[in-house]
Amino acid sequence: MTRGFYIGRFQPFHNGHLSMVEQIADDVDELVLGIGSADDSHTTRNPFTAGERIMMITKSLVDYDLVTYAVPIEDLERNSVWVSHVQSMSPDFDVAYSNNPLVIQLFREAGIEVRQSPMFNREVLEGSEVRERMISGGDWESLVPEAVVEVVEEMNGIERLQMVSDTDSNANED
Ligand SMILES: Nc1ncnc2c1ncn2[C@@H]1O[C@H](COP(=O)(O)OP(=O)(O)OP(=O)(O)O)[C@@H](O)[C@H]1O
Ligand SMILES: NC(=O)c1ccc[n+]([C@@H]2O[C@H](COP(=O)(O)O)[C@@H](O)[C@H]2O)c1
Repeated sequence: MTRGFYIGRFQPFHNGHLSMVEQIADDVDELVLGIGSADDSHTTRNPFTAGERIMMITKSLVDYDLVTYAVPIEDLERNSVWVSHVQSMSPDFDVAYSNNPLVIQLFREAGIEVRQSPMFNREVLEGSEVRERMISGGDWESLVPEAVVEVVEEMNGIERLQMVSDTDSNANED
């Protein structure tokens, strides 16, 4: 039995993340999805709470033949103890998946195997692109699973993101 660990901020969970999960599913029996920066929300970079991101992921993966666990992971001031912190919050795992250079380095230094994946359609499948389209009224719905559209609508997520992005840009001008 192999259990994998895939960490991301998932702001929001998009079709690039979904493709990565589909690829990981060929390798593992179970997958932990670490919700990174779990303590952050209501900002332009991190608009959605950990609970909202858990809903997006759980509902997007409900029809997949894979046991998944979504676990919130708060950020820490010290990178040197971050892997221990992750391990303290997550079910045990055998291999970590990430394309983030710092995450890869920290896991490898701790002796944990890390596998990377290709980037899927990265020109548009990027959290910042999805959030920009949400703010500007563009087509973000085609970049995320249908379940994410429903969750964002349920929480009035577009209105929230537009409001916090206004607040963030006004603060930057002060
Ligand atoms: N299109 C994609 N294809 C494959 N992996 C991806 C893709 N987009 C993100 N990832 C990977 O998924 C993990 C989590 O990514 P993250 O939640 O930061 O999304 P992001 O799209 O990079 O968002 P942001 O633009 O907000 O930083 C990272 O390892 C990232 O490299
Ligand atoms: N010291 C720390 O708290 C620390 C170190 C490395 C990664 N992380 C987190 O791991 C997540 C990595 O996800 P992304 O690949 O989506 O950036 C982020 O939430 C990031 O903040 C935190």
